[in-house]
Amino acid sequence: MQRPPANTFNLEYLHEITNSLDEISKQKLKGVILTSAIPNIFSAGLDIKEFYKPDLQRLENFWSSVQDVFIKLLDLDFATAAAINGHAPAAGCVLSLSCEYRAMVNGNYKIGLNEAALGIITTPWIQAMMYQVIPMKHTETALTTAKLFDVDEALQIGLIDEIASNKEDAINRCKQYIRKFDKIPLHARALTKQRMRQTPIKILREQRDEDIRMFVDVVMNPSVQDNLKDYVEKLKNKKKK
Ligand SMILES: CCCCC/C=C\C/C=C\C/C=C/C(=O)SCCNC(=O)CCNC(=O)[C@H](O)C(C)(C)COP(=O)(O)OP(=O)(O)OC[C@H]1O[C@@H](n2cnc3c(N)ncnc32)[C@H](O)[C@@H]1OP(=O)(O)O
Repeated sequence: MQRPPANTFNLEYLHEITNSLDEISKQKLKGVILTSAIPNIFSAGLDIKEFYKPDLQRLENFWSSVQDVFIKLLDLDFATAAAINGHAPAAGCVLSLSCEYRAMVNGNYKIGLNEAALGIITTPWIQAMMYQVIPMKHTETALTTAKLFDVDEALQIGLIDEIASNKEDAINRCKQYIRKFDKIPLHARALTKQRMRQTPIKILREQRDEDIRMFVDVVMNPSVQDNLKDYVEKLKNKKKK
């Protein structure tokens, strides 16, 4: 990913990712590694500008595009791994959860689902993605407290699989993970993976319209917009301090 300054997902970038995923799906790949070309930030999640004082039509398109990306990612036949070379809050974390394996570079980085701190909530399919990786009890506490884990905590709780010394090491560990499937028939691997992930995939496929409606309702709530205003200000003012 290379969308400076923070690899945030806006509508156009989501379309680019969808097109790339469509393109790679046609190829006979062994696996895919997601990583960032931006030092210290894997992805800062959804672009907050998309849902602060939004245009309604664009907001609906935006969430529908978020759904497209995650349906495609969760469903990829081949192995997926994330070399998390920096912060991965919110949708940055969700992106890594869509992969089967996560190696995170050691450093002063945070990963987790902090949506509640913005006054928004995680959708059921995102919750399912989290509790398929870490236990339900930890998921509940992490989501309700908007917990961002440091690298050691993330390993301890199972949110990441390994700690890497740098980006190259993280990518190598991802490659090693992908090589594990060299002798496994692709069809069996893909079907097993899709069955294991059927909870979020099913919610995403069967409740798309309802999910968009809930997203729009939550985002357009005046108190949520107030929270987002404060959050955007806080982000802007960080540099001035
Ligand atoms: C069932 C009901 C349905 C309801 C559904 C509702 C919602 C959906 C739920 C979940 C989906 C996911 C939601 C999200 O992803 S929301 C986004 C959350 N992201 C964050 O909170 C991260 C915010 N950013 C940071 O904390 C930091 O930037 C960082 C990642 C820790 C990096 O810190 P660093 O100091 O290295 O950089 P800066 O802070 O200076 O940032 C650089 C630059 O990027 C801009 N920026 C950062 N994050 C965002 C963002 N998410 N959106 C837009 N812009 C962002 C920041 O302002 C700086 O910009 P500048 O112009 O000043 O350079």
